[in-house]
Amino acid sequence: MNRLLDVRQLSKTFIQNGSVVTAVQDVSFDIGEGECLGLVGESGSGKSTLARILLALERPDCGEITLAGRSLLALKGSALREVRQHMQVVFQDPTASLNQRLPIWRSVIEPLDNFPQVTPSFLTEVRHSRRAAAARLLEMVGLSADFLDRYPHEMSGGQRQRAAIARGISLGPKLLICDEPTSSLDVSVQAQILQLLKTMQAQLGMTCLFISHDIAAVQSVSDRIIVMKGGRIVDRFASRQLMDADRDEYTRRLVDAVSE
Ligand SMILES: Nc1ncnc2c1ncn2[C@@H]1O[C@H](COP(=O)(O)OP(=O)(O)OP(=O)(O)O)[C@@H](O)[C@H]1O
Repeated sequence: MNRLLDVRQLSKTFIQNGSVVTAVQDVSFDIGEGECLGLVGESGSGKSTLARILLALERPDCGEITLAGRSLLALKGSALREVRQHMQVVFQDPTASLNQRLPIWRSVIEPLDNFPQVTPSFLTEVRHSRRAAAARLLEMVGLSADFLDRYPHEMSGGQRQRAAIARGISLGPKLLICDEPTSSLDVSVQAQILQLLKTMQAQLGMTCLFISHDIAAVQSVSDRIIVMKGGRIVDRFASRQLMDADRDEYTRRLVDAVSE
C-alpha cells in the first residue's frame, strides 16, 4: 500500500496562564492510500491540535508532514490552497461547516465553488449544474432532493452531519479527516453516521483519519488505531488486535470505559 500521509516527529506546545502545555509531543505515523486510521484518546490528549496542524490551522513547533509525497509545512499561499483541496474535514459540530443563512445545497457545493476547476468522477454527469451536483451529493449521503432548500435549523443533528459529510466529500478529497464526527449525536444516530462514513470511504476509495474519544466507534471504522495520551502516541495496532493481551494499560482503560 502506498503511503498517502506521512507525519514525522511532530510537536506543539502552547503557553497557558504563563506555563508551557505540550499538546503534541514527538508524534509520528503514516496512513496508506485507501486506509482508515483511527486516532483515539481522552479529552486533552492532543487529538484536535494534531488535526488542526494537519489542516494547516495551527503551526507545529517542529516535525514534518508529507501528503502524497509533498511536504506541507513549507507551503504557503496558492500552493497550500491547492494541496488543501485534497484534504477535507468533518467536524464534531456540523453547524460549524454549514452556513446558517444559506439553504443546505449552497453549503454542500461551496468547496466546488472555491475550486471550480475540480470535478470528481462521481459528479461528471451533473457538472453542468451546481444544484444538480448538490442533489447528487445529498443523495450519496442518504438525503433526498427534498433537503436541497432546507436551512440547517430545519434539519436534525444526524441530517446536518450527513450534509456536512456531503460537503466534505464534494471535491473527492484524497484524505478525509473526521474529528469526533459522531460525538454530538444521539447514540441511535451515531451508528448510522459511522456506517455512512464506512460506505463513502469504500465507494470513493478515500483515505480517512478518524478521530474520537470513543474507542468502540474508532474500532468500527478503522483498519489501524493509534492511541494518544498527554500528547504522545502510547499504543498502535491493527483494529482486530484491540483485545489482545499486549495492549497498553491505557488502551485497556479506554476499552473498559466503553463497556461500563
Ligand atoms: N490554543 C490553545 N492555547 C493553549 N492551550 C491549548 C490550545 N489548544 C489546545 N491547548 C491545550 O493542549 C492540550 C491538548 O488539547 P486538544 O484540544 O488538542 O486535546 P483533545 O484530545 O482534542 O481534547 P478534546 O477532545 O477535549 O478537544 C490541552 O491541554 C489543551 O488545553
